[in-house]
Amino acid sequence: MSLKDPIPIVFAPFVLLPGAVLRYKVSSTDERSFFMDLVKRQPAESPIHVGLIPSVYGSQKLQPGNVGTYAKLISYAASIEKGSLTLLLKGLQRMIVERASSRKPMAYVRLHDDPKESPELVLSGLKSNGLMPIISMMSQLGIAKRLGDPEFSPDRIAEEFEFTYEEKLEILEALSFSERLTKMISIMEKILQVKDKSVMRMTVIKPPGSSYSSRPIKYWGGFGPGGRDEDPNQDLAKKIEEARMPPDIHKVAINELARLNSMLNINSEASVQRNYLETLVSLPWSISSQDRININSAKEELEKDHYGMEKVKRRILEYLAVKQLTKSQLKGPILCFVGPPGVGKTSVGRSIARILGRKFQRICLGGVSDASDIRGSRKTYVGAMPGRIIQALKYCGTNNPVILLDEVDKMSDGRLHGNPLAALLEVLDPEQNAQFTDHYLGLPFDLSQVIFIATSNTVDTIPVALKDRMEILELGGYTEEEKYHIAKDFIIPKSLIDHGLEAESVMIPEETLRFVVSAYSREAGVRTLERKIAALLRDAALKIAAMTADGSAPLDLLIDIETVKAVLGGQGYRKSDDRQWTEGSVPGVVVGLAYTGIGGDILPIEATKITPGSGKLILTGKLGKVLTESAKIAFDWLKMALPKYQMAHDLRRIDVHIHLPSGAVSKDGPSAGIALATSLVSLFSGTPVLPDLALTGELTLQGLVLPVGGLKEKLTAAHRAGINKVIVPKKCELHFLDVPQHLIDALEIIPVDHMAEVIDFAFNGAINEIASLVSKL
Ligand SMILES: Nc1ncnc2c1ncn2[C@@H]1O[C@H](COP(=O)(O)OP(=O)(O)OP(=O)(O)O)[C@@H](O)[C@H]1O
Repeated sequence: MSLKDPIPIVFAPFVLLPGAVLRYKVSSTDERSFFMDLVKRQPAESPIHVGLIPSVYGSQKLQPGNVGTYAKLISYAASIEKGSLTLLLKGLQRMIVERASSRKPMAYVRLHDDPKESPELVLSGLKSNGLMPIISMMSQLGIAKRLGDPEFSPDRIAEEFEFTYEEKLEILEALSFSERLTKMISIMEKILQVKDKSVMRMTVIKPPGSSYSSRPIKYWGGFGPGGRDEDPNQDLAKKIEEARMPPDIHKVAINELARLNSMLNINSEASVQRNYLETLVSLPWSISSQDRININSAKEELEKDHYGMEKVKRRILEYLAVKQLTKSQLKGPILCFVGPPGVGKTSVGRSIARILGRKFQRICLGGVSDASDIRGSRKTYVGAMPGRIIQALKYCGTNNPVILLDEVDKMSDGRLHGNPLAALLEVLDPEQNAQFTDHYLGLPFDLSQVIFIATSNTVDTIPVALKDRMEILELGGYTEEEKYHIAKDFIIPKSLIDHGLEAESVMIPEETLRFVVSAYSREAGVRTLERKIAALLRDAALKIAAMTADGSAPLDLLIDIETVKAVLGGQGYRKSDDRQWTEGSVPGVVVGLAYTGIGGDILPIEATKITPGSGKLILTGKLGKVLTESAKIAFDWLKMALPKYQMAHDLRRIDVHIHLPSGAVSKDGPSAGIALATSLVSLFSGTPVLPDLALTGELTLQGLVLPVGGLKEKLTAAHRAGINKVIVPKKCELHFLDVPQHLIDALEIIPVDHMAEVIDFAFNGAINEIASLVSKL
């Protein structure tokens, strides 16, 4: 059948037989622009056909009678950066050039239809022609029986046995089936004469100086042992065997590999499938590290890594001891370290892994809002990936690492894309996690040997369902004294090594270090301190390097307070900043104590009266709901208390404004209750509170003082701010166990049960006298 219109002709340095699919990279600029032009001009929905005329050594002139392949462009990939164009072509039919078109390179062609010939007839013809020996050879190779296969064709055999360019050309140019078969058989005969059959020719033609490079891809999906020697999936088959998968998983992997083999290698589905199999084989299905627990050396290691944290260290040792005795049989509780940033939660987790000789992985859950982050997304989705748990296992290469789930409290509830919390609960549930099924894998992976440890900044924000499964261990913020020791014994030695400095070459006197701690580290943890020390040592390294640049012997370098100020600047926090709140000279001003996720801080409160008013309570300073309620409680308590303290005021004619400075910082929580009430008493009595006093405690309407959290952090913050008297709820007694002795020694701590005791102490017993004076006015 002659085609009406001329078709574009490509002189190809290879033979594409009908039925074969071939990818080749066009590297000449002319060819590239020719194809790009073609693609651009063709309407999107209509297929692009080209005529391929094999031409390696010959001229590139079109002659009537040239035999070529009518082919379809299946797809192409252009890389703009690399300037490359890769085409995927499928041979459809033989074609014969009728004449060249005036437009170049185009030609009028005739498509060649094979006359119908029955393979059986051809075979019997071959037999009678005395080709029996070849037929028997072919039958040994399993080819002869395919003669009866309707799919059989010499074109296939040519591809399958990787005929050379010339051999394929012979096959292409043989226009009748029997001619083709005869050619094929004689070529096969030559091939089979090669003694070692495994040295089957693999030559893919690479013509000298050609602008093409080509690589056969896969022919007629699934047919025969085609492309054995270049099988890109062979490595996968090997990896599957080496992956030590459980039998069930192994079976699935083999099936999935068969699916991959049946796909055209270039299509995107195949690459998805390949990635999937790569993930399967890279997982540590049965690779575990050997635990080595020795409680005595574990204790030493814990001491070596961290200062203080006595309770946590003890609990970790107990945990390890149980693990040692039960040989991992016991499904231990999941430990959850709770504390402000930089107090060593992550580094304690790392120590546990090191002590056990296990791998360590950290997964940050902050901001995770999608269940697929935990459990993966189905592999059929675009960009599908396994979840973070499976990725962590893949990364560390063992199935029993210590996995630290960081910031479990910061997972969002993810109503939009499935609840990540539910997925996490499944991961942590010892009843279920031996069969944890990641959606991407679609297969169960045993997580029961993994040690999970969680961290969170505060207890309250951990979802209840999660809290139920974990044992909470609190790591409080550090006092200045503790920070000093951590800096001296842990941070500085580590940082010296990091900066290539000898311990002896840098002198940091105690006075300097204490100054750095008190002036530049206001946080609960030690991360900023670590950074500041690093800055000082960088500066020292520079000075020492300059001193020794001319070969002179290094001198010892002293880092004194002046150096610190010069290097770290005047930005440090100074105690005097807080004096304005703590000196106790203004009625209505008191200091509360706050505890946030990042540690303790003082919470100044100022109250003032506005006249004329209408009995309103005005609150400013970005207060949260609970804190607002506390202020209302304090105000209402005051209304009841006024007569009792003989402070006669007509509240209907004034407004009261309470402000908590640092107005841009959100504040919340019930623990400012007694401080708020005290500021109102101070305001209405006109009496300032004692200097250097701070208060913390929740207030009820009846004036009872209820316990509050974060005592250690609050006392630390108070001490840092130069406060020396702190009123606290008596019911906090248990919390005192966590407060370091040096703080208890340094502060006067006044435990109270009732607001009356607060007033008695805060105003040094003066309130009644003054109040009565006021009332007499
Ligand atoms: N008690 C301690 N003794 C020695 N070093 C400590 C101690 N506490 C913290 N560090 C050091 O402080 C740095 C910060 O600790 P880490 O990263 O473990 O904090 P974190 O509590 O996990 O913080 P985040 O919640 O922000 O992740 C680490 O280098 C750690 O070694």
